[in-house]
Amino acid sequence: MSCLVFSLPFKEGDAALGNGGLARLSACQMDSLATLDFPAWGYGLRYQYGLFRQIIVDGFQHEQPDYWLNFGNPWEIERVQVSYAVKFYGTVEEEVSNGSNYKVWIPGETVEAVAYDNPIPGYGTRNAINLRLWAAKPSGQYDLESYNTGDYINAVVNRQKAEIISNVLYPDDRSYQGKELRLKQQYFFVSASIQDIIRRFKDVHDNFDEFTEKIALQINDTHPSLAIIEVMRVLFDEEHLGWDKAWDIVCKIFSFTTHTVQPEGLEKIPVDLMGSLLPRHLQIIYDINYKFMEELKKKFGQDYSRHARMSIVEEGAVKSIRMANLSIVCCHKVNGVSRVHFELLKTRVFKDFYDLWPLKFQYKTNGVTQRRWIVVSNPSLCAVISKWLGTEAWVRNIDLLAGLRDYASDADLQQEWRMVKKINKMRLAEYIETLSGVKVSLDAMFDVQIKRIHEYKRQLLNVLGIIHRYDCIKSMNESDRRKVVPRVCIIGGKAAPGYEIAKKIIKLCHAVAEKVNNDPGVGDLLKLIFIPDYNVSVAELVIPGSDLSQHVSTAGHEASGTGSMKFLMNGCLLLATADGSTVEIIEEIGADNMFLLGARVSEVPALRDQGASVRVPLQFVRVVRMVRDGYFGFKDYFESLCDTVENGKDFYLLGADFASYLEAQAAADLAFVNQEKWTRMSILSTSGSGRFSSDRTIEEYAEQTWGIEPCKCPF
Ligand SMILES: [N-]=[N+]=N[C@]1([C@H](N)O)O[C@H](CO)[C@@H](O)[C@H](O)[C@H]1O
Repeated sequence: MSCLVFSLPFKEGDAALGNGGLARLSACQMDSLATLDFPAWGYGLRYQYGLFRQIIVDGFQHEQPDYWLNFGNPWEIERVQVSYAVKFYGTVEEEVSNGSNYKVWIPGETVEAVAYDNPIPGYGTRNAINLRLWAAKPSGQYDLESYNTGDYINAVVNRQKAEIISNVLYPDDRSYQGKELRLKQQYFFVSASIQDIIRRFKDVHDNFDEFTEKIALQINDTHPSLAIIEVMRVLFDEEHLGWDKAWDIVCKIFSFTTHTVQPEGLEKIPVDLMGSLLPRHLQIIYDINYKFMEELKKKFGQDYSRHARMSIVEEGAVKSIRMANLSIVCCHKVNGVSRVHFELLKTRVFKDFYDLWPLKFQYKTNGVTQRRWIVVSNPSLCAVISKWLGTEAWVRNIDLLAGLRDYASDADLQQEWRMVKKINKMRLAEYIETLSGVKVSLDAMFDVQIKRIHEYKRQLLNVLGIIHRYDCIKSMNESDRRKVVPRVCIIGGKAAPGYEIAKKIIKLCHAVAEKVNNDPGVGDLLKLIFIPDYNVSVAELVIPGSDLSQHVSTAGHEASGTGSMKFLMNGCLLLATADGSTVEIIEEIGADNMFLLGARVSEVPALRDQGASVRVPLQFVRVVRMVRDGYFGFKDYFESLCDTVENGKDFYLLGADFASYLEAQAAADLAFVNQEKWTRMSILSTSGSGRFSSDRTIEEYAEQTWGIEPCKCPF
């Protein structure tokens, strides 16, 4: 029985209020908005429990609550005076005012939303913007009643019932469960945020004439898309602006970013759930959908299948609201997060809508902030870059990094560049030894795959590649072994608690590591390390110390990917499929400065159609057989995992891409032994990473979607 509990060398716990790329992206974008002096606010939920802590026990993932507020949070300011009542359930009544009929929502439950402000200072500017997070508190009326009746317990229960709304982050990175509490969380922060935005606007405006000039609201995936209906409800039911005026404002202020490629990742809210929790919002959604269907009839006539596909309301076993369709119908811009993603939205995911409104659709390729991902996490690299560029201006103007290209083969820069990598590898090796007791060789290639565990991200392909490498080393004679390029394979990532296959992938990593790391015949030639509890702080330690990073999703499945951009900025070479933003990375640094593999987006559907007859190499059959036969133990436990890649069920094409994967890995080995070549590729990676700064992303949103200009703080 081994229980792996460790304390990270970091003093302050992460504010892990997100699952993966989508959330980290917003954090990077907030840093860019502030640094580029844009007038912006961010809104979200102040979860009491962040993303679960991943504890590994005997190689199995266990989840522990992340009570990150245990010692308070020095970076936030509680705004007790900024609070709003948020309503749930209840009924909708008719009311006549000034001779007109209005709907009035009589709630069945009310909770208080209290603001917690998190100032986000920009880099190299006096501007700071605000991230306002909402926490749920019982609304005053509850307690009084219970207290008066002396029913103290009931008062406490009601208090807890209210607070539970902002208690815990749902740990799923992609799929949606249609849970009531999740919908309550979404509406809670949407209602508080919209009330706050309208209150702040009305503090300086007497009417809504300038509302569309002053306000632009970007919804980050469909999770906040109820904001559209909330603005419609407030302007129509409470401000009595009339439907057309309210609708005109809504369509002018909202824009929508989708981060999903798979239709099954699109949120659908059961009508029953929406109707009971938010009865007035459901009515408004029906009204919007009715008008939209009428518009479709005018344009396409009685094309019922198109109507059924495009309707915001999905009929069927569980009548549901399609939140993506709602967002597309109501927003003036819809963007994907990479060019490949945009192509898939146009041709597959939202084809009908693109055919109807092509000008609505755009893409804003993701980016990451170099302030956190170079300056903070890799100070030694930061120093070398500033020295060779002769300025630190690149921290605010990353395109200056291109200036390093001219020195990519300069022996002095190369030497300093390798020294930086060595320093960071030493830090990482120390950390690995602390948590696993495994001593790794700094001369080995540190080959890293860190991201949420998911079948489409193909961590299993990586592990099967490691088993193949191990198997080859085992069958080598002494002289061949001397030619082997030593590898330290590092994998890290959390699996959604209910995602069994992902959890089996984590166990397989540990079972293979147990065998490989303790095999005297292999020694330092190959090590496999699973880094537990992967989060932003771990990424800041691992990325600078990485030589090679893997981004091997089945082409057409990763909307963008942002981890690759952080590795790129830190001179870590990419072994990748041509998926998501990687296609644009190839254009920026050139395919010969990375290791590409696998089927292209356009080839995947045909390969899938081949099913069991798709050609897979013998090496693949062999390594899957080794797992299935219990070579690493847990024979029965891994059976279902092996079933996902055999007998025509290999939906993510691990077998079809295995040969190309091994070729790319062999190419990486070959390049690594040529230090001058490798370092040149590493310098060209960093110097070509400018496009993938979140500064460029935000400048594009500001110009093409929001129409906002920087406004520097005057004092
Ligand atoms: N949800 N979601 N989507 C993702 C990530 N999983 O968080 O958003 C990220 C941010 O846009 C993308 O980089 C990534 O490809 C995509 O899968």
